[in-house]
Amino acid sequence: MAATTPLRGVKAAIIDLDGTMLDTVLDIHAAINMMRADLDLEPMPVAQIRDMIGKGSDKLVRDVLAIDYDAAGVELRFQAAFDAYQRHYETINGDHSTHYPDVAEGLQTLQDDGLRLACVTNKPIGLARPLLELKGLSRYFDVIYGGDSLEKKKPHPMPLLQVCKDFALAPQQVVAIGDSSNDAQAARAAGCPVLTVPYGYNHGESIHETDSDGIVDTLLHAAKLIRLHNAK
Ligand SMILES: O=C(O)COP(=O)(O)O
Ligand SMILES: [Mg+2]
Repeated sequence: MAATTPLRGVKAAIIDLDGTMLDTVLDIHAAINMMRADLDLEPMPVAQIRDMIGKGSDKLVRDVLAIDYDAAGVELRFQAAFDAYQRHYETINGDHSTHYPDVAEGLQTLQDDGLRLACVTNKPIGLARPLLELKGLSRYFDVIYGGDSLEKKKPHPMPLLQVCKDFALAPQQVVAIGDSSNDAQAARAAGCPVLTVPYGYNHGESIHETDSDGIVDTLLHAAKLIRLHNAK
C-alpha cells in the first residue's frame, strides 16, 4: 500500500452504495428485465448488466435500449422505459441484494473513530434511501445523496463537494471510498483522497487501472487504514 499520506487528517468519509456496500446487481438485473419484458425484448444476462452499472439509472436504461434500437428509437422509448424500470425496481428493491463482507463493521469503526459519514450514490435517491434503510445501513449516514439529488452526479465532483460543504470540511479532510473509476474521478476532481474496493462493478475494468490512493479489501480494512494514518 503506497502513497497513503493523503489519509492523514481525514475527518469524514463518503461511501458509495452499489458495488461498495451492497451487491445490487441482481436487483438491477431483475428490474431491467421486467422493463425489457414490457417492451417484448429478450432478458439480458447478469454479466452484461454488471458492466453497465455505475453512471446512474438514466444512462443504464439508455444503454440497455441501445442494444435493440437506434438512437432515434432509444429517445422515442426512453421516458416510458425509464419510468417502467423505476416502477419495477421499487417492487423488488433489496430482495436480491446482499452486503459485502464487513460493511457494517467498517462503517461502525469509522463512526467510532469520530468520522462523519455520507453516502453518495448515482442510484436515484428514491431507491437508495429505502434500500439503505432495509439493509440496516441508514443509521450510519448524516447525509445521503442520490444520482438525482443534485444537478450533477459522479464522476462530476458536485455531490462530493456538497458533502464537504455540509460537513464544513475541506476536501482533503474527506475521503471517498468506492468501487469504480466514477468514484475516483469525482474524488480527484473534488480534491478528496480516495480509496477503492476491488470487488464491485468497474465497467468491466480492473480496479488496478483506476487512479486512487489505495485499494482496500473491505470497508473495515479502509477504516483500519484511516485509523493508522490518524494515530497520534
Ligand atoms: O446506480 C448506479 O449507476 C451506481 O450507483 P453507485 O454510485 O452507488 O455505484
Ligand atoms: Mg459503485
